[in-house]
Amino acid sequence: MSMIAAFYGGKSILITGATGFLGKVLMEKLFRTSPDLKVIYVLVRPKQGQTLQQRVFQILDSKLFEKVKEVCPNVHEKIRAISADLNQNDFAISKEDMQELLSHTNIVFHCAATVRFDDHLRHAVQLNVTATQQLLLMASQMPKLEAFIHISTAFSNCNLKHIDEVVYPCPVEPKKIIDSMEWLDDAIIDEITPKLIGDQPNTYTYTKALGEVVVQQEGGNLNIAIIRPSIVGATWQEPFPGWVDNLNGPSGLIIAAGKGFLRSIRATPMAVADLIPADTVVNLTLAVGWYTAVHRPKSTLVYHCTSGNLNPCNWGKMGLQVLATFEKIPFERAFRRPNADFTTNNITTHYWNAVSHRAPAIIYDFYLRLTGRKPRMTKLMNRLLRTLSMVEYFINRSWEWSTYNTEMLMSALSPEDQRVFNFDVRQLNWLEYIENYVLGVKKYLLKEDMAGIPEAKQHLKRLRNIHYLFNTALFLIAWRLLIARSQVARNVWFFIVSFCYKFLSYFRASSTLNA
Ligand SMILES: CCCCCCCCCCCCCCCCCCCCCCCC(=O)SCCNC(=O)CCNC(=O)[C@H](O)C(C)(C)COP(=O)(O)OP(=O)(O)OC[C@H]1O[C@@H](n2cnc3c(N)ncnc32)[C@H](O)[C@@H]1OP(=O)(O)O
Ligand SMILES: NC(=O)C1=CN([C@@H]2O[C@H](COP(=O)(O)OP(=O)(O)OC[C@H]3O[C@@H](n4cnc5c(N)ncnc54)[C@H](OP(=O)(O)O)[C@@H]3O)[C@@H](O)[C@H]2O)C=CC1
Repeated sequence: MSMIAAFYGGKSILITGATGFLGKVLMEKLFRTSPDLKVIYVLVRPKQGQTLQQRVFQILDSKLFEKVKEVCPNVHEKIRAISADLNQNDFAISKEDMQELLSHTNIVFHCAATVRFDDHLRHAVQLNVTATQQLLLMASQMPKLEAFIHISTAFSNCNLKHIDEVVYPCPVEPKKIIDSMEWLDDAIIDEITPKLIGDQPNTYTYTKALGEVVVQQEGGNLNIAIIRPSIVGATWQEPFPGWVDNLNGPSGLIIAAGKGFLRSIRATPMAVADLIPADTVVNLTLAVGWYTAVHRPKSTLVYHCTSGNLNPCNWGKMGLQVLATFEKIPFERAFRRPNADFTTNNITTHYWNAVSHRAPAIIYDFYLRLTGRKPRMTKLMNRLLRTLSMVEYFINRSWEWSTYNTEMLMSALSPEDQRVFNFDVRQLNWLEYIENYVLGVKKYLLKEDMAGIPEAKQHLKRLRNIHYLFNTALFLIAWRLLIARSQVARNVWFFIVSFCYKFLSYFRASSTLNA
């Protein structure tokens, strides 16, 4: 019997960010392993013309929850969507809902965040810092609360090379930052943002670091833990391999490479690709929730959920495996044949961006215009180049994250819990994982059918022929122009032609003699 699964039985659990990538996998695992839990409260904002209920039911009716329905047929009754916007005061939660949350909640999992690297500092502070502060205030008024689990990121201190499982102080106190956001206007915030974030790469990592300090400073007597996942990728095993539903992290770039848009990427092949599967993060999170509530550690423990120090994989190996998988499982209607490569310096990056990214986009848009259609490739390419520039920081460096607390927790679990809530990345086979990841991107993100693979392969063959034809034509035109202008080129050309002629004549004569 799993002690962790039993622990969540009968519990009322509050999840923020439940509609996000990690939140969905967390809910799924909770329902599947503890179908006797009392209720999961999810703080949701209405979106895209859907009511809260519609948003939540759409998630429950998705493929991800197929197994849940078998073990927990009344899952729809066990989830309670609470209208909330974390950007608003008191999250704009109604009085009745607030009362219910405060009086019943046993465990809080705080996953909501803005994960955009380029978010305006005001918005990133509001969601990643102020909302965390407000949630802690709410938690302090929950008499039945047993644990508060805060999801941060392993990159919250990525300005350091070696990162321990501790909360690092920020140069400017979070309270001062929160206060200043109230009276500074957007233009001034824009101006001071680079100074404030200092050696952090973006407002995301900066505000996640501030969020951790808030958790530590304002956690009071609560049982709190912080989890720091690295780059969260598709699921490894549960509920099935390769599940992914958004473009963050590597997923969007895998699509861009598979569709042939992404041809070159500035990355250090030997740098550690610290990916961590979403189900591994969720297993650790649930184990931490149990440990924090039952063992009540004296201080706030930080858990690194990373792969680099236990089972490292580098970007070179990952990239090659992604490309190898495209051979077996190509994406449909590719723009060009997948053939991406890494560049390691600015000059080659600029060169390949011009030749392999911008030029084909301009040519294709010209063709679209000629055929009376709306040009769109240049816009798409600009967006891709912007994304590449945002992720470059993370794929050209390696970090060392210590994992003492995570390893301590692993050894504190029973063998059954180690199996059911497995977060031991040493068991992960990267090549298999990456292949499943690419397959998952195709199935769950692109919604492509496996039956279309033969046609996709045919399409790639056609693209290869077009590529050869295009290159030959380009060569002939260039050569023709050269011959017209240079006597040396003309001499070389006549030499080659007469050599070929002589060779053919000799070949024909010798084959006539032999006959
Ligand atoms: C030797 C052989 C080599 C072969 C190479 C083979 C290639 C293999 C590919 C694998 C490469 C792997 C590289 C991985 C890099 C991963 C690094 C990630 C590092 C994370 C560190 C921190 C981890 C975390 O803690 S947080 C989670 C990560 N957060 C994110 O990933 C968010 C990043 N996204 C953003 O910040 C923004 O979306 C931004 C700035 C990238 C783009 O903003 P913009 O305003 O331009 O667009 P959006 O409004 O967001 O979207 C508009 C539009 O674009 C679509 N879109 C969004 N993101 C992506 C994307 N990443 N790729 C493609 N498309 C994307 C989005 O859906 C919208 O589409 P619409 O149709 O317009 O709705
Ligand atoms: N993905 C990754 O690679 C990594 C993620 N993390 C951390 O994990 C956590 C979850 O990330 P992930 O699931 O990937 O992120 P997603 O972007 O997929 O999900 C973010 C969630 O936050 C919710 N949210 C955002 N703004 C608001 C708001 N104003 N009010 C209410 N809810 C809001 C979103 O709701 P809605 O659906 O309405 O937009 C969504 O449910 C974050 O804390 C992130 O920092 C850490 C390391 C890596």
